[in-house]
Amino acid sequence: MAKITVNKDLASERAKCEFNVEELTNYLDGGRENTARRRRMEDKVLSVKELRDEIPEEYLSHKEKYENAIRKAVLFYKVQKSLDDPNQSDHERIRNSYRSTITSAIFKDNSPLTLHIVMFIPAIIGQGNDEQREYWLKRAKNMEIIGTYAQTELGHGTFLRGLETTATYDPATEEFVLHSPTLTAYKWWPGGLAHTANYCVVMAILYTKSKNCGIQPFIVQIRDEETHMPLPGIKLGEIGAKLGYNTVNNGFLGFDNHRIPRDRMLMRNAQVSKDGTFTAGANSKLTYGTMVYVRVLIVNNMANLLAKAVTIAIRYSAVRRQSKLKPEDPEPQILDYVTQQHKLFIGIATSHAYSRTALWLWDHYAKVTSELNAGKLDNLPELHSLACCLKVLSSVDAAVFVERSRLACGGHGYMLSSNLPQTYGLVTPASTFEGENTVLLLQVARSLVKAWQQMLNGRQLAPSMAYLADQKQLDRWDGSVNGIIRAFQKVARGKLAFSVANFEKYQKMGLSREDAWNKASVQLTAAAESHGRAIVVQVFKTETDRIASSLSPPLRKALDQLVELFTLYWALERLGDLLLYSPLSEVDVRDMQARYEELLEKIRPNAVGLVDGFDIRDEILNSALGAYDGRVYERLMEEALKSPLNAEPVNSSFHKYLKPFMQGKL
Ligand SMILES: CC(C)(COP(=O)(O)OP(=O)(O)OC[C@H]1O[C@@H](n2cnc3c(N)ncnc32)[C@H](O)[C@@H]1OP(=O)(O)O)[C@@H](O)C(=O)NCCC(=O)NCCSC(=O)CCCCCCCCCCCCCCC(=O)O
Ligand SMILES: Cc1cc2nc3c(=O)[nH]c(=O)nc-3n(C[C@H](O)[C@H](O)[C@H](O)COP(=O)(O)OP(=O)(O)OC[C@H]3O[C@@H](n4cnc5c(N)ncnc54)[C@H](O)[C@@H]3O)c2cc1C
Repeated sequence: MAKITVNKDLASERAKCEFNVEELTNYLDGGRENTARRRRMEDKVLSVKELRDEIPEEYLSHKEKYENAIRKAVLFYKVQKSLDDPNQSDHERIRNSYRSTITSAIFKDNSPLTLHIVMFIPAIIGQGNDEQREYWLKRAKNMEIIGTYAQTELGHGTFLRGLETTATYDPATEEFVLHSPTLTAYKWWPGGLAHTANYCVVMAILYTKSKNCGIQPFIVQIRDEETHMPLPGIKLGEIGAKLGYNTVNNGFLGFDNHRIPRDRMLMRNAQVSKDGTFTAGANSKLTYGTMVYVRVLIVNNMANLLAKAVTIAIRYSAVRRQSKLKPEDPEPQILDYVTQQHKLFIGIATSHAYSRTALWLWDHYAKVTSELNAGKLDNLPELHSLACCLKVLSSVDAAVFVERSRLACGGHGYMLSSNLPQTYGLVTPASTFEGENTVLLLQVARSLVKAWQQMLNGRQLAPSMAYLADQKQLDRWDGSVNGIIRAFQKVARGKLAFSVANFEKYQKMGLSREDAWNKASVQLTAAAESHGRAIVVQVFKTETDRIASSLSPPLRKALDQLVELFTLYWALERLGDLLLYSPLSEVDVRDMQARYEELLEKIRPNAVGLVDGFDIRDEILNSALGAYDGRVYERLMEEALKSPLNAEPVNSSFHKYLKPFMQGKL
C-alpha cells in the first residue's frame, strides 16, 4: 500500500490529541464490534470500482446524473444486500447502522431508491394488514417492485385534510377509482416517482357510500412491470432541477379515473368491506405513522451530515494558514483564531448531541410502536410531539452549522469540490420535508398547551413534559450543566405560560379560538422551540453520562467538554430568555462567557482528534478540503483540472463570439 504523506500541521494536531481516537470511534459506533462491522461494510462497498464516478457528478447533465445514479443505485443495493445479516430484525438493522454514511460515497446528491427504502417499505409495514404485508413486503424487499410515498400535491403538502386526490369506492366492481380532479391535485415531489418507481403508496381521500372517510393509503401500480410505460389513466413526470436532491428523481403524478382492486387499500388501521362499509381505525392519526418514522430517522441523518461538514472544516482549518496573530510570528493555522473555534466546535458538539438524541428517540419509537401493535395508544401523542420537535431542531441546527462550516472555509468552501455546498443541499430540505418546521412546531405547541391544561387539572404529564409541573422557583443560578438544563426547562415553562395566557387573553378579547391561536402563534412556536432545546440538552447530558461512564478518563473529559460547550453555547445564545425566566445576573453572564472561552481553548488541541473520531473515510467525505492527509491545495488543483473546460487551451466560443466581438465584427 502506498504510504500517505500527511500535511505536517495535521500530523502535529494528531500528535497532541489527548484521548484515544479509536476509543471515541468505538463509543460513537456503540462498541468495537459495530465499528469493525461498519468498516467491513465500507471496505466491501468501496472495493467495487464501478460504484465510483469517473467524471465528477457536477459535470454531468441532469439526465446523465439520473442515469448514472440509477446505475450505481442498483449495484449499491446488490452489494449492501450481500452484506445483510438475515438474523437481524429491522429495528436492530437500523439501530446498528445508525452511523453508516456509506451512501454518501456513492451519491453526492442522494439515491433515487431512497424513498423505496425509507418510506415505501415502512408504509407497507405500518399500514398494511398481515396479508398485504406478506405479499407486498416480499416483493418490495426483493426489489421486484420499486415504490415511493406519494402524499404531497401541487396545491397541498402541509394540510393533509386539504389533499384533493380522491379514491372513490365502487361496490359494483369492488374497485377504488383514483382521480385527480384539478391541476393542484397532482402528486408533486415524491422521490423516485418520475422514472424509477413502478408502484407507490398514494395517500388519497377515501369516499365510500358517498361519505368522506378521510385520508387513507393505497398501493398503486403506476408503470407496467415489463415495459415500464405509465399505465392507462396515469400521468407521470419529473418536477425539474432543484437546489439539491437532483438524483432523487422527484416526480409528479396525476390520475384520470384510474381503477385499482379493493385489496389495494392498505387496511391495517381502517377497512372498506366488499359492500363499501367503512370501519375506522382506533385512531385516525395512525395513518400518519410513516411520517413519524421518517421524522425519527431524520434526527440521526442530520447528526451524520453535520459530522461530515465539520470534519471537512476542522481539517481544512488546521491546514489553512492566513493573516497574522503576532507580527513576528508566521501566519497561524486559521483554527487558532478563537472566532474560528467558536464557529466550528459547536458543530462537533451538536453532531454528538443529535447522535445521542437520535438513538434515544429511536428506542422510544420502537417501544411505542410495539405498544401500538398491542393496541395500546396512550403514548402516541407524546411520540408524535417528540418526533416533531426533534426533527425541527436537528434540521435547523444542522443547516445552520453546515452552512457555517462552509463559510468557515472561505472561498474554497464555495467550491463543489469541497462537498460543502452539496452537504447543505442535503440538510436544508429537511426543514421542509416530512412536515414543514413551523407547522411541526405548532403541533408541538398544541401538545404543550394540552399538557398545560392537564397540569392545571392535576393530571399526570407525559415524561418529556413532566418538568412543566415543577412549580418551584429556580432560586439560585449555580451555573452547572444540570443547573442550566433546569434553567432551560424554566424558560420553556415560562414561555409556554406566557403564550397560553396570551392565547386566552385574545379569546377573552373576542377572537375565535382559531384566530387567537394564530395571533399567539409566534410565541407558541417559540415555546415549542424552547421545549425542544430543554429536551436536547437534557438527553445529551444524561445519555452521555450513562454511556460514557466506562470510558477512559481522557475521553470522558473530552465528551464532558462537548456537553458543557453545547449547554453554554445555547445559554449564551438564549441570554434574553434566561434573564427573563431564571435568576441570572450580569456576573453570571460574564462567568458563562469566560467559561465558554476557556472551553474553546481546552477543546482546541483535541479538535482534529474529535473529527477524526467520527471516522468518516475520504471516499465518503468526497472533499478536497477535508481529506485525511490534508493535501488541500494539491487536491483543489487536481479537481480543477477535471473541469471539462480545461480539456482544451482555447474554447471554440473564442472564435465564434469573443474574437468577432472584440474586433467589432459582431
Ligand atoms: C399534523 C398535520 C400538520 C395536521 O394534520 P390534521 O389536519 O389531520 O390534524 P389536526 O390538526 O386535525 O389534528 C391534530 C391532531 O392530530 C394529532 N396528530 C397529528 N399528526 C399525528 C401523528 N403523526 N401521530 C399522532 N398524532 C398526530 C395531533 O397531535 C393533534 O392531536 P390533538 O387533537 O389531540 O391535539 C398534518 O397535516 C401533517 O402531518 N402535515 C405534514 C405533512 C408531511 O409531513 N408530509 C410529508 C410528506 S413525505 C416527505 O416529505 C418525504 C421527504 C423525503 C424524506 C427523505 C428522507 C431521507 C433522510 C432520512 C433517512 C436517512 C436514511 C438513509 C438511508 C440510505 O439512503 O442509506
Ligand atoms: C427535497 C424534498 C423531497 C420531498 N419528498 C417528498 C416525498 O417523497 N413524498 C411526498 O409526499 N412529499 C415530499 N416532499 C414534500 C414535502 O413533504 C412538503 O414540501 C412539505 O410537507 C411542506 O409542505 P408545502 O410544500 O405544502 O409547504 P407549505 O405548507 O405551503 O409551506 C409554505 C409556508 O407556509 C407556512 N404554513 C403552512 N401552513 C401553515 C400553518 N398551518 N400555520 C402556519 N404556517 C403555515 C409554512 O410554515 C411555510 O412557511 C418533499 C419535499 C422536498 C423539498
